Amino acid sequence: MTMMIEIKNLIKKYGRETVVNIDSLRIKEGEIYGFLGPNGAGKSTTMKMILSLVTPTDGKIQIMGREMNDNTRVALLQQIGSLIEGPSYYSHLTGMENMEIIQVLKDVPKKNIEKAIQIVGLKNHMNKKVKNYSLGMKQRLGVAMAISNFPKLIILDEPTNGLDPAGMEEMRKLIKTLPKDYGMTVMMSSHILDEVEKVVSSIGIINKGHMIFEGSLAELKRDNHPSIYFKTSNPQKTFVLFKEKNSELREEGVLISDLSDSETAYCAKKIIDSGIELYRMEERTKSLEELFIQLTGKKSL
Ligand SMILES: Nc1ncnc2c1ncn2[C@@H]1O[C@H](COP(=O)(O)OP(=O)(O)OP(=O)(O)O)[C@@H](O)[C@H]1O
Repeated sequence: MTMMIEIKNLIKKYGRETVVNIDSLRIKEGEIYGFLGPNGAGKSTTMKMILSLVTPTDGKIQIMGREMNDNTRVALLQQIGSLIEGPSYYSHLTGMENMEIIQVLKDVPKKNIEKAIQIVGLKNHMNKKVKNYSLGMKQRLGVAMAISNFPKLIILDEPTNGLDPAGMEEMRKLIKTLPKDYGMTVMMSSHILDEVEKVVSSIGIINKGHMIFEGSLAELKRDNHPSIYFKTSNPQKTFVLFKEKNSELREEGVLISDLSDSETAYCAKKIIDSGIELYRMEERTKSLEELFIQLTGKKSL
């Protein structure tokens, strides 16, 4: 299968500091790829390198199977839409006037502009000045600008940043329609993991410039053992048995994180052998947020 984006050994250094050092990043056609990482991890810099807004120090970027270089750059960039570090618009102009400027700049037919406005749900707000738009409307206008040439690939840097829950939900719905209805591949960055979990098909997690996980959400959860809750007749005594492990005392039992099947069996046997009654064992799957903290050692916000 042709990769929409394929990155190999991409490095960006600022002075002596290496801010991006990605061995491999692969985004398949039709995916919504969540590019996750804490603040300062290197997400924006990577996206800017894909868009040729920042020059890589070293490495290869292929878009749709073609290497990005001086000969291919213009043709490839014409197939990519983007929203990086917030939308750029003229706030004293109306939404429609802004879209008309984009129509000229991108040299697209009027019907594209009308369709893009309809997709982002701003049809009834086009005669309003953008300075009077809500943040969510401004973001949606940014997406309309980015998709106005109906690119094959769209790159969105933190598209839900700063939006209220209703605005986030609208943005999520909008992003989901792009591959489904318009065949676009979406790469979106975020540090709000719960948001991403509801939208993406694959994720890449970057920390301190390095890719520390890439795959599907199911793979991420499978590779990380769940926590097991042991409900027992004597939680305090159970807790003492496992205090070396990553365990937490709960009201009626003990929660032990990161247990494989054989470790779970060992813990159950140890409880029973200690004369404690084991009432119940429950698997507690980690949320993406918990997995993220485990992998990066940081909270997402
Ligand atoms: N022009 C620059 N000169 C020097 N350092 C830079 C420059 N741009 C980015 N950096 C540094 O590179 C690192 C990665 O920044 P980047 O903006 O890519 O991270 P990010 O993951 O997008 O984080 P955020 O969500 O905070 O934007 C940071 O330490 C940042 O300070």
